[in-house]
Amino acid sequence: MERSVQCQRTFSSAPAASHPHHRRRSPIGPLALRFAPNQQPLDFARIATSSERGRKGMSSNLVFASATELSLDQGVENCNLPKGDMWSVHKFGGTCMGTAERIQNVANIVLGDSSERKLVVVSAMSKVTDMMYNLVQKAQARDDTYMTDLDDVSEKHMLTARILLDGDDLAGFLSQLHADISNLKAMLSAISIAGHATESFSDFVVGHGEIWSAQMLSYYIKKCGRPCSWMDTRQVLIVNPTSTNQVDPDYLESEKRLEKWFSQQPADTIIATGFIASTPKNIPTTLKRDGSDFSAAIMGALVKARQVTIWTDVDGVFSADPRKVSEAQILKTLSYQEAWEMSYFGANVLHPRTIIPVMKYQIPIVIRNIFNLAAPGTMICPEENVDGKRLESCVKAFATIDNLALVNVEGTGMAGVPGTASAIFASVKDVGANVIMISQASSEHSICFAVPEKEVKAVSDALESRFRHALDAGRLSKVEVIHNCSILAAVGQKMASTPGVSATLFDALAKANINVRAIAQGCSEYNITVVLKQEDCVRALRAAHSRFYLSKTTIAMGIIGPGLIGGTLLDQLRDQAAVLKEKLNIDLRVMGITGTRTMILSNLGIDLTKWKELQKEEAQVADLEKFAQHVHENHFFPNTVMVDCTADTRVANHYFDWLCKGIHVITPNKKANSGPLDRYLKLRTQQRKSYTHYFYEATVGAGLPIISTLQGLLETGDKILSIEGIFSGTLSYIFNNFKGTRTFSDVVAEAKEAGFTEPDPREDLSGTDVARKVIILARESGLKLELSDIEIVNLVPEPLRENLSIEEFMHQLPKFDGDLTKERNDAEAAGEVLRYVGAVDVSKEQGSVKLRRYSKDHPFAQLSGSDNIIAFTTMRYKNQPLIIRGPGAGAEVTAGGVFSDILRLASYLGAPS
Ligand SMILES: NC(=O)C1=CN([C@@H]2O[C@H](COP(=O)(O)OP(=O)(O)OC[C@H]3O[C@@H](n4cnc5c(N)ncnc54)[C@H](O)[C@@H]3O)[C@@H](O)[C@H]2O)C=CC1
Ligand SMILES: N[C@@H](CC=O)C(=O)O
Ligand code: NA
Repeated sequence: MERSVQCQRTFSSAPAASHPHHRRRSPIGPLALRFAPNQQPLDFARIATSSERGRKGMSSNLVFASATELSLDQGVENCNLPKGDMWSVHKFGGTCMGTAERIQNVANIVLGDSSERKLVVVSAMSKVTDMMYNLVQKAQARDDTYMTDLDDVSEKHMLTARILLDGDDLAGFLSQLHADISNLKAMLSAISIAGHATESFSDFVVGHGEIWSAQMLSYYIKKCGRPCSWMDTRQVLIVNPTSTNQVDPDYLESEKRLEKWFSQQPADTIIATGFIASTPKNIPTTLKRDGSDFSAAIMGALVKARQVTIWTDVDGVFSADPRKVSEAQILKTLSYQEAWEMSYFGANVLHPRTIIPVMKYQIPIVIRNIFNLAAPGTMICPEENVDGKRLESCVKAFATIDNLALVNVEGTGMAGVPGTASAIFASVKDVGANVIMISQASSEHSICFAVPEKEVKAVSDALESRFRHALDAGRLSKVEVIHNCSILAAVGQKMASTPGVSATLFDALAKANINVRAIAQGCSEYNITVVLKQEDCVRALRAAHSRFYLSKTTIAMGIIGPGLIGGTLLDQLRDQAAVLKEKLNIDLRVMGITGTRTMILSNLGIDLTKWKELQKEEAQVADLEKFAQHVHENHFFPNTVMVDCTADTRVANHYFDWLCKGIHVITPNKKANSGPLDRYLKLRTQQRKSYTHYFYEATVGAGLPIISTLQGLLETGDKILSIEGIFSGTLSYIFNNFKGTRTFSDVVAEAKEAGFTEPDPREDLSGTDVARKVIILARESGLKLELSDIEIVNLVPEPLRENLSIEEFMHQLPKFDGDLTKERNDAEAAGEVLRYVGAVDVSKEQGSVKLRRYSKDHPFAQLSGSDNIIAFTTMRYKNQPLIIRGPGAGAEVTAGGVFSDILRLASYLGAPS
């Protein structure tokens, strides 16, 4: 009597009975102990070793438990949960029970559990439940083949039992199976005659799968030398059906029946049927979807287990759907509430109702992979035992729901009018739609909510009709539907109350160029939910996940033009990638390399130690559209950058599109910034508007920090007066070396050979390359100039300007050596040198490119090699200009400049600096 009073208190009081003493006083524990007085503690040496298994014919290619490898109390140590409670509950699903061999594996795990007492809940062998449902359907449809199907079911169990069992147990099982099958035949035949099966008829038939699998496992464990009983949970587990096709356990009645069961069948290893139960009137029923997990949780609560282990075929709960996020990680712990939120948002976690029974007693649930015993699994446990206190651990996981629509009801007449929300949601309820998320700004002018896409038409029709008057009168301005939406939910303990978490989430989304349509944050503080366009959802998931979870900036890159600069960049990336990953957590993946004719693509990142070989072996026909699509969409990384290492205007013409798509662009190619002004301005506007980055440091002075210095001066409020200098590595080299008896054409050939020239050296000699740099700097300084506005001195001999290939040009150039030799000699005679200079005069809004003479002591005359020298005269650097000097062309320095733009991007995207 006293027991039942206590029992009632336990189950009817909502708050968790968390105190350990509470558990010890629970009725089942002491009772159960009383009925199993002879039990020896399990010793690991008794678990079948591999040689024993061999003897018993238990060969397996599954991962078997062994004394050393099997730790069944995974995570408990970390969790500080009170230990020593004697019951442990396991649940093995259909896959775990799929074959005789797998049932043996399950037995090994049960035998390996050192808990004093074990209650093992099993599902039917895989596919059997479906087969049983089919039988009922066929009988109802009067399709006689149910008879042969039932024979198949019987055969499957007979074959399995013959492998597992022998002697009396085998005979007993087979005779019971035979009797059950005869009963089922009679029942199915009755169903067939009636053409209808009641729910309890159907539940009775279907539940046999669990009965047979529980019997087989129990007899097998007994055969292994352990006393073991099987439990038909229909005798014990009492549930009441609810209106929503679910059931509510009657804990009080179940507990009474459990005590009775124990009094009749003392055993400390019990194999119980999952899924099935009875109503208070002893009518067979089932626990519906995920029923066996629920059975395990209820049984865990009834016996006050110290742990419930759900065995399945995955390593645990992932931080995001691993099919969408390749870097998703298994979570070590999750609080009950977090698990709840995750399963609500569609993650493959336990059904929320499975968590409720164990939550009351703070019993941890561990999800483990039966095929990978080395994986510790995920422990779902009370909040205070959850792992980690770091900021990142505030966000545990991300989940998404697709195929939603947003409904937005807007109007000034809503503010301060009680009952508007109620009227809106009453209409939604009337059409039976399920509201997934609600958001209302406190201005009360609009309320928006998400419903499944398939329900939105009915919802919007209902709202239009319900609010017809308000809409006509203008009190409501619209009922708007936004189709093709998805929800991304970030789930985590207290994340919403930790400063900086939502900022980080939204920053990650913004940087991936993802627009957020609606936001909701429950005051439960366990999730922040955002609504986005469905097409952005996977990218959003990856961006958010990589920001919080990997704390690593992963960038997918497409390299266009693996020529001198592109090729050198690829080699530099190859040599530096590991260091970047280890030291700065920057993970750079080259997803594709394309030239003019061929391209290579990879899903995870090209092995840069052999990109040249791959170009020969695995190349496909180049297609820039396909290339961009592959790099941007066909992988798991949130950030994409196109690195254009060509000198091609056609490639530059794609930047705008790429920026619109959220693809960052980095380039040493001058064509976009020195092309038509309107295109350039459009590009810059788009780039500023989106959260994409466009970096082009190497377009002027190669790796020298020219662009970044100029931007720094402007951004900090300095005013540029003029920029003047030698901007061409090629022409610098030529005039630095065009001395004594050397000919002009010889030095040009040398500059080309050294990799200083443009792909076509006439770009350099004509002054166009310098003019492009002048334009780039002028536009950066705010001038609106076209290339044609720049005066240029062209050094290409007139007859060689048109209709000649690069080779022919180089071949014919020596014929014209005389012209420049004369100029150089004249300058030398006057104690001067020739220098090819570019200038931007900001106040006059002009740019120029000239061949000028400088005295030998002028700084411009002091240069060597391919040196550039650039002087900024500004309001702050007025008397003494700010001067940058150094090699301004060449493969290594230019590729290095492009590379440092890539790292700048990584740092903008969140990598540590
Ligand atoms: N060489 C240098 O010192 C510097 C070069 N740059 C710039 O770097 C860029 C590359 O120069 P280099 O590597 O010297 O030239 P390069 O001629 O060696 O390489 C260009 C590569 O791009 C490929 N290409 C051309 N059009 C293409 C297209 N539509 N699609 C795919 N691939 C295409 C070519 O086949 C070639 O492999 C140029 O824009 C140049 O102005 C900038 C600063 C310094
Ligand atoms: N051809 C260019 C390369 C850099 O832009 C030069 O010579 O400076
Ligand atoms: Na530069």
